[in-house]
Amino acid sequence: MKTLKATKADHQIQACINEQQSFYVIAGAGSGKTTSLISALDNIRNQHGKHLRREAQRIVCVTYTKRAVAVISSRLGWDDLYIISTLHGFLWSEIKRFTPSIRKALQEKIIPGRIAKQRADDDGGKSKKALTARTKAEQLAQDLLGLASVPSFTYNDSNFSNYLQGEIGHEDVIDVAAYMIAASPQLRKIMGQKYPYIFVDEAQDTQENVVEALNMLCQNPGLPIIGYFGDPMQQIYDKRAGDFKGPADSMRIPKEENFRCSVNVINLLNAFRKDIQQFPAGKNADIEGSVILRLIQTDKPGAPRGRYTPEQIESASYKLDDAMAQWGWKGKEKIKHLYLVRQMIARRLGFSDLHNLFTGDYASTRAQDDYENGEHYLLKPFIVCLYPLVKASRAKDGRGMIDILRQNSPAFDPKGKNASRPLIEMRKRVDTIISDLNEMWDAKTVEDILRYFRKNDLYPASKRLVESLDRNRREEPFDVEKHALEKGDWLADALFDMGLEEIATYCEFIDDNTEFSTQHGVKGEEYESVLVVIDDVGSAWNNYSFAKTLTPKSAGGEPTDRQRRLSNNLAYVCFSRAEKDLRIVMYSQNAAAAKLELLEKKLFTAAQIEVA
Ligand SMILES: Nc1ncnc2c1ncn2[C@@H]1O[C@H](COP(=O)(O)OP(=O)(O)OP(=O)(O)O)[C@@H](O)[C@H]1O
Repeated sequence: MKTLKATKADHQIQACINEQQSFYVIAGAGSGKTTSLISALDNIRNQHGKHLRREAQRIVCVTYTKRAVAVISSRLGWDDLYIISTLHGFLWSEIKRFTPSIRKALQEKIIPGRIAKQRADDDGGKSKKALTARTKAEQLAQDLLGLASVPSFTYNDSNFSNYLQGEIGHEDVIDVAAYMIAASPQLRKIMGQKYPYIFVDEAQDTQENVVEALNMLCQNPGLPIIGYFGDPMQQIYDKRAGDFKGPADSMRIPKEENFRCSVNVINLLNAFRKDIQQFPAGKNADIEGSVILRLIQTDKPGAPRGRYTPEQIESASYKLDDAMAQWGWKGKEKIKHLYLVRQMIARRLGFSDLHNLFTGDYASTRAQDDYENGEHYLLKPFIVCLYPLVKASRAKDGRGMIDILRQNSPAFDPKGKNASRPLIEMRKRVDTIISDLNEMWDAKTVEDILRYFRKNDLYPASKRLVESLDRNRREEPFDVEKHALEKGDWLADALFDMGLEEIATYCEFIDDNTEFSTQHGVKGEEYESVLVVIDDVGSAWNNYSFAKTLTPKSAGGEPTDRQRRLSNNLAYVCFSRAEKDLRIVMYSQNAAAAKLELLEKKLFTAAQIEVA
C-alpha cells in the first residue's frame, strides 16, 4: 500500500483506536478522508489482526458505492479480515436470517409509516395526487394484512418492495435494519461482538436512522467503536445525516488540508463555504491551476414542460463547443465532463429518444428517477446482464460471459436447477445464446430481446417485468388525465418498440464508461481537468436551481432552502474534483447581470468570468 505522511487527524484517529473511543472525521473535499480511513483500517490489522482472526471477529467498513467497495478492498489486498460493503449489503447480511423480526418491523413500523405518508397526501378529493395516494395507501393496507403469511424475505436490489412476494427494496432494507438494531439490544450485542471496529465512509449521505442505530450499537465505553468519515457540504441526497455525529463521548476530528486541488481551485472552494477553510497541503501547493466560469446567454426554453426545443439544444451545444475550442480544450485528453444537463448528455452520446421517453408524458417521476439512476425495471436487465453479455461476446471474453451468466441467470446459477448438467452441455448453451444475441442485437427490438431472455430463463424476471410482457398492448390513445396511474404501460410499449442502439450507449453511460458523468457519479473521484456544465433548464428536476442559488437577483428570486442546499452541495462536489484546471459553463437568461452578482459575492474574480 502506498504510504503517505500521517496527518494530525491520522494521529488523532490512532489515539481513538488505542483508547477504544468512537470518533467522527469532518473534513472538506480532497482532504484525504478516504486515505485516512484506509490507513486506519490497515493500522488496526497490523495491531490487532492476529487477535481478531483468532476470535473470528471482523472489521467493518461501509461505503457508498460498489465502486468504492472495490477500491478500498483492493487497497487492503482483498483481505477477509474486513467486511467492506455498501450500507445496504452490510445491513441486509446482518438481518436477513431473522425473518420474524423483519416481519415485525414491517408490520409495526415500516408499512404503517408508509401508509401514514400516503394518507397525508390524500385530502379526500379527486386530484391526481389524492387519487394516487389513496390507491397506494389501500395497496399498502392489503400488504399489511397479507404479511403474516409471507414465509421469508429477500432483498431485491431495486427501489421497489413487493411485500407479499417477500421482496424488500433499497429504502426498506435501510429502514427495517435501522429499526431492528435500535429496537433489539440482543441484535446489537451480537453485532458488537462480531464487529469491534465499524467505519462509515461518506457518512453525510448515510441515513439518519442508520447513524442513530449504529451509535446505539457503539454507545458504551470500550469496543465496539465506530468511526465516521464525511463532509456535511458533500451531502447530495435527501433525508441523510448531513450533520452526522458519533455517539456521546465520541471525538470530533477536523481536517483542514487539501491534497488534491490546485491553488486556484482551493481559493474557489474556500469562497464557496465558510465552515472549513482549506490550505494546499501536498505537492498541489506548487500547482497554480486555473478556474474559468463562462456564462452563456440563452433564451427562455421554447418546448413544453419548460424544456429546450431541439434547435435550442443545438445552439447550446454549439456554444459549448465554441468555449471548448477557445480554451484549447477541444480534443484534449483527461477531461471529465460533469453535466447536470442530461438532455445534453443524451444528445451528445446519442440516446435522445430514450431520454425523451423517460422524461416525457409517459414517465412518472419515479420512472424518471429510476431511469436516471439506472434502476428502471425495464432497463436494469440490459444494464446488469444483457448488454454486458453482448459486450463480452464482442470482445471474445468467454470467461467474462460465463461470469455474467453465472451471476445473473437462473439457468446458469451454480446452485440452480441446471447445476448438475454436464459442463460441455452448458458451454454449448452459452455459445447458442451468444450467437442468437449477437444476431438479434442489431436487428430486433427491446421486446424481442426481453422475451428471448425470459424464454431461456437468463435473467430473473421480476413480477413487473413479467406483467408488462404478458399484458396486451394499449390500443387507446393516451390521455394524460385519464391514464395518470397507468401511464407506465404506454412507456413500456414505446420502449418495447425501440431498437438496441440507444440502449447500448445508455448502458455505457450508466456504467461510467464515457467521458461524461452525472455529478452524482463522481463522488470521491478526481481528474486533472474538469468541465462542469450547469443549467437549470436541462436538469428537469425541481431539486436544483443553480441560477437562483448562485445568482438570485438576476435569476428572479431566491431558491427554496432545499434547492439551495442541494445546489450548493452538488456544485461544491463537482468543483472539488479538479486537480488542476476547472472550467464551468453556466447557461443564463441574464448573463451580464449574473456576472455582476457573482463578482459582488466574491465567488470568482473578474478575470475568471467570461460572458458569451
Ligand atoms: N497524507 C497525505 N499526503 C499526501 N497526499 C494525500 C494524503 N492524503 C490524501 N492524499 C491524496 O489526496 C487526494 C484526495 O484524497 P482522498 O480521496 O482520500 O480525499 P477525500 O477527503 O476522501 O476526498 P473527497 O471527500 O473530495 O472525495 C488523493 O489523491 C490522495 O492520494
